[in-house]
Amino acid sequence: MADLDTYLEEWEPGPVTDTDSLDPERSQALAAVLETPRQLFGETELAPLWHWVYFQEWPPHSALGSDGHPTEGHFLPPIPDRRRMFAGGRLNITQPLQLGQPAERTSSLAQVVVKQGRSGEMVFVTVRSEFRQGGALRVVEEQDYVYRSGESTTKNPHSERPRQVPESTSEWQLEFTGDPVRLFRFSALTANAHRIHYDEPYAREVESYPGLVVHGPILAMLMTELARRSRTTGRVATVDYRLRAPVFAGEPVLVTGEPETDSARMAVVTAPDAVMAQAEVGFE
Ligand SMILES: C/C(=C\C(=O)SCCNC(=O)CCNC(=O)[C@H](O)C(C)(C)COP(=O)(O)OP(=O)(O)OC[C@H]1O[C@@H](n2cnc3c(N)ncnc32)[C@H](O)[C@@H]1OP(=O)(O)O)C(=O)O
Repeated sequence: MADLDTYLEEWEPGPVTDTDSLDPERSQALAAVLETPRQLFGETELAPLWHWVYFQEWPPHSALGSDGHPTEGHFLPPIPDRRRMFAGGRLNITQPLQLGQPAERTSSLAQVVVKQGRSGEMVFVTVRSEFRQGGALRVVEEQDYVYRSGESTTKNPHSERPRQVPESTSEWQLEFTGDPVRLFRFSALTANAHRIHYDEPYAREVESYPGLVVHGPILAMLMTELARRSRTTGRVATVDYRLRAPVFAGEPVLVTGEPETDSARMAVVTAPDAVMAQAEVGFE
């Protein structure tokens, strides 16, 4: 197979603009899935990262591939037998988006980088989105997706998985275990049809995972939500997160946080030295 660079030489997707009415009911549904305390999701303000349940794409069923992802997509890189994972991102909130008011999102390709990782060659695609209401820029986000090509070469690499919540001395802590019902409801809310999140035989037999994969956005949200509910002053202005290793349904994880002056260092761990995700949350 050719190097991934070869397939990407002429790939230059232009910007796209979408709109959404930011119906508060979708936030209420997300609050139910995350079990967010009532006082922490506003009647009027969209919480940080919660725009992930808005601006959805629903391609026709026939446009989905055997993995459940769309076969074609504006920001999907044209590499053969594409396998995708959410790898990280950054969020900057100047003013929170207002629920129930029309919003506009303009997304553009910010960066495409081919890298050599422990698991082989992969391409990181960064999409930058600007969110406006009434013409005013309120939120800027960058999302990093990692794509690999061809079949997974590592067969079931995760045989020894954690069974109990790790101990931690972190000031903020939250225990979490992904279960199939929560993953299914989150997939539905985010219009994510990828089978690794709800079809266990597919996740095990085709993608060689030891079980259902917990969505990266859930991990990013757990870290941000713990920071938000633990910090008593200031609102979240920035979030910078990286998803380091997959978490699977049934695995107990600990979400941890260490507050600093204007920020907090957050992590999702399965053991004291096993960091699955990390984030820095900045407060205004
Ligand atoms: C939604 C949705 C999908 C999902 O939710 S999928 C589930 C959530 N995502 C994950 O579980 C991903 C977990 N992360 C990984 O599996 C690995 O970290 C990853 C991203 C495959 C990379 O692993 P490697 O071990 O192969 O890579 P290295 O650690 O050796 O690093 C190689 C270079 O890549 C750079 N890099 C690594 N991670 C990131 C990242 N998150 N963002 C940006 N860059 C990254 C790393 O710095 C190295 O670069 P150098 O320049 O130093 O070589 C859905 O599909 O919608």
